[in-house]
Amino acid sequence: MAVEEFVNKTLSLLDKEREAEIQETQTLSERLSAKELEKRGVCLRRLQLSSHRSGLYGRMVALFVPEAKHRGKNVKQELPSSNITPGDIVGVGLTNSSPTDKPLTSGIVLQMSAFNISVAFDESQDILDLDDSASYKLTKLANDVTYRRLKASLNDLLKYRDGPARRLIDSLFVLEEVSGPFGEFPFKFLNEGLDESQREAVKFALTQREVAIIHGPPGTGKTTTVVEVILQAVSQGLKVLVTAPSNIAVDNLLERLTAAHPSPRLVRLGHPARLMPHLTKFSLDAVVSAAEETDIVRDVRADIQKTLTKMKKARGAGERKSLRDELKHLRKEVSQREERATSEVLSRAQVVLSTLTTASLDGPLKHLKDKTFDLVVIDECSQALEAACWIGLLRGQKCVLAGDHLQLPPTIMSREAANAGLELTLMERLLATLAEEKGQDIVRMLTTQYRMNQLIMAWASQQLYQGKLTAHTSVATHLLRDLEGVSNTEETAAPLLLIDTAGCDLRELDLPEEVSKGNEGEADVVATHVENLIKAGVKPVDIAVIAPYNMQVDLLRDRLCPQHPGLEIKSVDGFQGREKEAVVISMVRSNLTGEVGFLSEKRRINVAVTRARRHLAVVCDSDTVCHDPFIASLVHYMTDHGDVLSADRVLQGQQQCRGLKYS
Ligand SMILES: Nc1ncnc2c1ncn2[C@@H]1O[C@H](COP(=O)(O)OP(=O)(O)OP(=O)(O)O)[C@@H](O)[C@H]1O
Repeated sequence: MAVEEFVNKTLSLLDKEREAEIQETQTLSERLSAKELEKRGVCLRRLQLSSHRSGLYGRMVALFVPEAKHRGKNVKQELPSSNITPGDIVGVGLTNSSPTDKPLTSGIVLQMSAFNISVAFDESQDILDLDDSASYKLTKLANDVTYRRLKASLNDLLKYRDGPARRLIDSLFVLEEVSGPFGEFPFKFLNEGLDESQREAVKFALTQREVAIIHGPPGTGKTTTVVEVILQAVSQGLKVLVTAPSNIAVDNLLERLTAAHPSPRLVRLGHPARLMPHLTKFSLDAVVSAAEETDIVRDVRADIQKTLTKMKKARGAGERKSLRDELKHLRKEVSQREERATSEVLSRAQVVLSTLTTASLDGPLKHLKDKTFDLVVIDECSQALEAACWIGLLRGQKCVLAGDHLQLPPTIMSREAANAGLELTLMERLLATLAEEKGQDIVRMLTTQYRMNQLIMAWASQQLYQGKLTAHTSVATHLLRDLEGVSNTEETAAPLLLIDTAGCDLRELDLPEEVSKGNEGEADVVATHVENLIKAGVKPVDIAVIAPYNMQVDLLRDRLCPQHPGLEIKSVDGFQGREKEAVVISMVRSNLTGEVGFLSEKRRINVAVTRARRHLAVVCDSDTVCHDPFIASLVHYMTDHGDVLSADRVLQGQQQCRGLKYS
């Protein structure tokens, strides 16, 4: 596909996606009262400003608590539960203001406890304009920065002429053939424990000239391999940009790179509030404030703090104005010194880590002199929009893309945009065009997995990975009963257990199509099985319960969470990239028409099944779910290779009934 065609199509699909998101969030917040929004978890009302401090590398941080009049004397009042989390952008407004009023200011949530919420503001003035005695609300805002950056990078791609990324662009749009590898390297692996497929992937990635894809099926050590690629590149003197679509994936790589010996000179871009707390010391802000003329800046910051305090007490308008001017001057001085230091830190770094969107040139990379890297790594590439990948790719001459296109794709709200092509990731596109159509050698797959018992692995391997996966000996036969403190029972000795509700009259709730789905009877069966595992000594934190519908998640939480707070019950999207010793999947659907709904998405089932290390239990109505051929293959596989129980038996006190076969 030509660049122009791709850019134009993607720009229009992004508009559709943006519209869908605005429909969902912004119009919601304009139409609903703050009270309604609070109920939906996107607003906190009746807060007061408890304190503010200069922190987080020059920003102002304000602490909000529930209003005094809503607290009893000396009683700490809890905040209502909400979906607001650190890293979210929140608007600050008066509690009584109308939903259509613009917020007074906005900031980024730094921390949340049960009793307070702290918000970081870039402009200290914003906090000074807030009043200690007023009643405030914080409302989660739709974030349009990502869209602006995606569009800007697509336009940059369209305008790109002759620069370091030219060959990369031509190769990835199939305008030029990918060059062959540039010879053998006398590799000495830094991590000597790498297996054969990992070593091959590292060599391949380092010797390709434009693009290498590392295909990492579940548990195959993709991150371990990518870390070796980065460290080897650094030891060859290359400057590397390491990116991923999410902060958590970038932090994961950062953690592993900082544990390496010797660790490269690295810096992490991104707002410190969005980083894992123990990693903020690697953030650009932290490195800059340690690197520059620290003492001078510290003195200027102390002056800023003093001026702020004076401003609080100032009465006359004249005094306030002169203090404001002074503050402006002091902040300018800090920012000029910091800009110089930023440029210095970025040019010295061997590895710069960033989410894809923060690698945009309106972010800190604008301070890097030639704005170019020798190598751009995109981890979890199969979860990123292609447009986002181009933000990183335009900064490099060569790329290594790692991911698994057979796990979940990026979340897209507009079905229309997703179906029209927005869901097609760069990794999938390159595998289809360069690898399959043109037969170019651009991919290496990792084939030894370090997570699943081989019986859990084999179904996914056969169905999706051409039967190429093998289980490492350290995990091939491991079972729950081998864990310390776990006794040997029928459940803990079984790597695969199918609990069938067929014929047990445990039907899904009869609800209109657009409403979420639930199944009370199946929830009871799942709860009984989970209780059995816990009674046998399996720790609740080692168990995941996965259900495809929010309503079922709620039904299961009601039954299990009060007694077992460590237990995680979520939709499959919440478990991507993670693993648990035991996984129990509740398939929910049980109806006479054989409808399976969005269970039929292969990648979703793949992710759910491959989270399990030692035990996989699937609870389903085989009569219904086997209407889908892919799920039928799972049910048949589990019937042939695992234990099968009827749901009635589980509910009655669990007499194992082996050998129940399906036609
Ligand atoms: N060569 C190896 N030898 C022994 N253990 C390994 C090896 N490679 C990876 N592992 C182990 O396998 C586990 C998964 O590794 P890693 O985090 O690199 O995988 P991943 O593929 O990124 O995971 P995910 O499937 O979640 O994307 C880790 O516990 C890691 O220590």
